[in-house]
Amino acid sequence: MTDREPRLVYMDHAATTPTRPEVVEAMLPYFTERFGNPSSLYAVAREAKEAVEEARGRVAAAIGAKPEEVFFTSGGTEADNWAIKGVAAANRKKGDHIITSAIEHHAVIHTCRSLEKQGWQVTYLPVDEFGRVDPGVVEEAITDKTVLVSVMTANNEIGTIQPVRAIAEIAHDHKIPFHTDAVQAIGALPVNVEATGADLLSLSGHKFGGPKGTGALYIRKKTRIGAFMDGGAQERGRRAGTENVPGIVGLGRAIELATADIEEHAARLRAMRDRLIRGLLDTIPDTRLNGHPVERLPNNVNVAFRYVEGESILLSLDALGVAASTGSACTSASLEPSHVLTACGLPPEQAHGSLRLTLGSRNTEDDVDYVLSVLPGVIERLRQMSPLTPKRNE
Ligand SMILES: Cc1ncc(COP(=O)(O)O)c(C=O)c1O
Repeated sequence: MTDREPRLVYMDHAATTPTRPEVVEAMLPYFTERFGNPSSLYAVAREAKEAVEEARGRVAAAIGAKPEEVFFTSGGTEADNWAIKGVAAANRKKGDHIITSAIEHHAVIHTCRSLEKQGWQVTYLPVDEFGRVDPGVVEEAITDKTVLVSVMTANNEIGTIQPVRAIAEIAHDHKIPFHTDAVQAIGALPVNVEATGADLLSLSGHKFGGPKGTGALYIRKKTRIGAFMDGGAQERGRRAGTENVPGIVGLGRAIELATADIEEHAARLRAMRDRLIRGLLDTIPDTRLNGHPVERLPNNVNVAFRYVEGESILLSLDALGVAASTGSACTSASLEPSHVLTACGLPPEQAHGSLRLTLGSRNTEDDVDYVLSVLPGVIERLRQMSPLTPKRNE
């Protein structure tokens, strides 16, 4: 054990991040004195409208887009739903086939499943043992009925980064739009819609120091896509509803801050990530790294410990002041093994024994030391109690 003061070591930044104080400060006036509805025609409303447009410019600048190609949403889930259902609806006459990967977030997978119930055909591309999609497999899956290819930039559970540029090029060779869920990538990697060739890109504020319930969908000009919400003329008639002005302001400020020092920030997290991975693999037997060893988010550690249950690791870590996750936050309440880990070929019992630690700007080397000092003891104790552990001399 350790003599350090008890305090929270938060290592679940893929689930959510604390809102940065500068972001909260930027948002506050838009709840109170600048409370106007951006659609109204007087000064207090104009201030709100200008703030929304300024935030749009900030989001656009962060991803290399034009401001008129950025549409605010209630988060990553809505952006994913809109991209997929919107393109499907606008292209129904052209075809009825969508290509995605087997390891997408449920915001994409469940959207596709819902389209399947309406008669759409969906190909869920397999991945290799590291969670990578082979662009060649995308090419093989394309038919003359394919209207969209959607592959995430980086995975929320295992951190694997996809070859999105190569995938986008293949889609474009066949005149098919390419969507990427970049929810986990923004603030961790440089993301640029021109460099990747994305026609649609989803992002979410709370993953990079912004408020929850905020996000955006980038839509390249001339992409055929239906409106998401019917009603007023907000977001150029494509996403009706009075804008969440404070949230949008916060999103704009957060993306500006998160992308300003991205290389430096990523290098710092990468060093801590690698120390954690090495430390865990070196000190705990029967352990393997999930996800790609190199093509991986700078803040993601995901390790499978044999003979133990992820939930028991989490409870033990919680008692020691460490907040972590077994898989994605959305599935951690479910008893099903992670669809991401099983798609990578992990047997269900090993998928169940996986732990995800995701770092953020407030984590320190001291936090890494602490986790490395407590986790081997936790795993050893759980293995002693586990009926799955092979008995010595057997
Ligand atoms: C890859 C990915 N896509 C989409 C989402 C959903 O984003 P939001 O929480 O903003 O709805 C998440 C959140 O966990 C995610 O990790």
